[in-house]
Amino acid sequence: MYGQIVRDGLVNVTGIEDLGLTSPVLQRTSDAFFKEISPFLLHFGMFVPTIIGQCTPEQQAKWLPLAMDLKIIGTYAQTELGHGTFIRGLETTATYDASTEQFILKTPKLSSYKWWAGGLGKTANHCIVLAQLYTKGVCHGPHPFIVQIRDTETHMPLPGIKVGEIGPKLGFNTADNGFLGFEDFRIPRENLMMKNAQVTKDGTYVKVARHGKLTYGTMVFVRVMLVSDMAYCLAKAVTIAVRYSAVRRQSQPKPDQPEPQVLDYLTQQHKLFICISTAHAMKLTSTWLWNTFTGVLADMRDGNTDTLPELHALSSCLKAISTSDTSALIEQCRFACGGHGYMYSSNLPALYSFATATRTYEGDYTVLLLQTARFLVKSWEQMDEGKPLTPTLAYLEQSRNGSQVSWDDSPEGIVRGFDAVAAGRIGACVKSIRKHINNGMDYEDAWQMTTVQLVGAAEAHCRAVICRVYRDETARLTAGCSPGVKAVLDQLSTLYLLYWALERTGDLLRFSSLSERDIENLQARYEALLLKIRPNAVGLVDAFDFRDEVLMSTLGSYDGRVYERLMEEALKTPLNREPVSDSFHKYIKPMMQGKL
Ligand SMILES: CCCCCCC/C=C/C(=O)SCCNC(=O)CCNC(=O)[C@H](O)C(C)(C)COP(=O)(O)OP(=O)(O)OC[C@H]1O[C@@H](n2cnc3c(N)ncnc32)[C@H](O)[C@@H]1OP(=O)(O)O
Ligand SMILES: Cc1cc2nc3c(=O)[nH]c(=O)nc-3n(C[C@H](O)[C@H](O)[C@H](O)COP(=O)(O)OP(=O)(O)OC[C@H]3O[C@@H](n4cnc5c(N)ncnc54)[C@H](O)[C@@H]3O)c2cc1C
Repeated sequence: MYGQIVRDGLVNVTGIEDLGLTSPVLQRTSDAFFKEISPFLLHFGMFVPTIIGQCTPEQQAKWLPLAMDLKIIGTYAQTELGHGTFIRGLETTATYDASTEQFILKTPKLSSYKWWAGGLGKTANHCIVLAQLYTKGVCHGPHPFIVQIRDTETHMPLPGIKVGEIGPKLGFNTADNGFLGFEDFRIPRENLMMKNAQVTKDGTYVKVARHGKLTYGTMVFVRVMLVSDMAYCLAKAVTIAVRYSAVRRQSQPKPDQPEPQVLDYLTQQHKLFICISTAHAMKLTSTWLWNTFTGVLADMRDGNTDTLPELHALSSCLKAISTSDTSALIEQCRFACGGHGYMYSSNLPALYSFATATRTYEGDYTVLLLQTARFLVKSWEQMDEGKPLTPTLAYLEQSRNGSQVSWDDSPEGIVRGFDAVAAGRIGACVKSIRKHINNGMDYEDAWQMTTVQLVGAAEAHCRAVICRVYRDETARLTAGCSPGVKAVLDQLSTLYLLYWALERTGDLLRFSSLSERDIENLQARYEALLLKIRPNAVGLVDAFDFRDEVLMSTLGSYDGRVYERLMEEALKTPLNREPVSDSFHKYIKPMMQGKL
């Protein structure tokens, strides 16, 4: 039963549905079961996918059944105390000893200790370790190895293994993130995950993969999955905040009239309706990204890795923007719930601490946007050389002549406006890099001096992609819907465009013919749209269809018994078990009597 819930709850996150282990009905039941982050998150989220992505069929046949049946519990230990972002800088070594056909794992310094892996502290008995592979005296860079770290009977760390928990964090406190060190710890040669690179018995290194970065495949997979995870988290947060805002009444804008629901305030609608539409935008974009991802996997199975760079660029920026937008918007949902939003029992603090971690893990926000920017600048240069553009950069072609794009305030026109902003910002980066080089800088320094603009350009590209996908997919998916449903979903996608157009007026003034008058029109349309969405707001969040057990919120339950639930939870707190706590007699009373 327990294993079944773990699997059903997490299989959806791992995207390994094709193993036939889940049904949509069971999506994320683990949230109701575990309440907090599961120590098994990394097992199904990264350990199993890495076995699938990095092992040969023979290795999969050995490890996958053990992992799927929870006969072994694994995690993914890549990050070290000294390095997380710069994977090539990892210090843990795996040196091949041909005489015993074993790798010897070593963490030579304190900074080489593995740090952060979820479930590593107390739960896992196996883990995937990224280590610099040495054979015949040559370093071949970071490679993944499967390593048993604890005895499966006693759970004691094996000799040569130093493992423990890293301590309290802002969130993720039930994930037992751990540290791990190796003292000349030996593993069989076959524990190198050999799909992309192999070491033969005599120690010869054989590169199998056609692309140098396929070892990073699990990270690409998880970045793709995180986009839909963010849609899910934001949908939860906004369900809580909208339902609460329909219950909460405050202030008296008009004399002699009852206090309105706070949801009737335009500023509240401004805070919340963008969260509803962003959840939809991210869900649709994540499905589109997943289809792109599986398309690239199919290309690679046919030996073609040409589409991988675009996928890496897309998954990097969408991971960065979806996690960043989600954490900011969940915080906005908390603000929208006033003081009660700060209560742990609202579940908004836990949702926030989860989302804000995702902005850092699996590739830091800035670092990933700079990866996308690398691809954008390269594409611009290829366009200058007359080479074809990849599908998501087709918009560059239209704006290459440098003439200003004329502003068109239809939804499709606004999408083109975002394309123009992205193209303009990428072009400005290329110009800046070239200017620095012409002034005598080398390429790396010229790049470094442009990185603030490059991050902005990657964000603009990502926003343009989201706007286009959201608009196109809404039109496609609602084609057969009733006029009512179609109209409401169209309102939500239009809201997203208007909101971001108003957020980016500076860029639109710079890269299109947008005028002051156009901005006034956008603002008026945006405000009118908030009022149109208001009557459907509660219905829209109910349509996300979260069970109370999954939402786990005193403020967001379906029945709206907010104050009753807050009091019920308050009465459960251990401090309310006795009318007078021991500390009164021990410390407060003596202090009042001047005895302390
Ligand atoms: C849903 C399940 C939830 C599970 C919970 C997860 C909990 C958390 C787990 C973790 O955090 S695990 C650790 C994750 N760590 C990271 O994400 C580290 C981030 N760093 C990197 O990804 C890379 O090191 C880097 C920043 C991309 C840089 O790598 P490197 O220095 O080796 O490359 P560059 O010299 O910058 O680029 C060279 C070349 O390679 C291309 N490239 C880089 N990465 C990839 C990739 N993944 N796939 C394809 N291509 C890649 C890059 O674009 C460059 O291309 P060119 O420009 O030279 O063509
Ligand atoms: C909750 C949580 C769970 C995690 N779980 C795991 C796990 O299970 N397994 C695992 O292996 N790891 C895990 N990690 C580690 C995580 O992947 C790394 O923390 C993350 O990749 C960021 O790397 P870093 O900590 O080295 O940050 P750093 O790279 O040191 O970042 C510090 C600052 O430097 C900036 N910076 C770094 N490089 C550049 C650059 N080239 N250009 C510009 N700015 C730069 C960053 O933007 C950031 O502002 C987890 C982390 C967290 C918070």
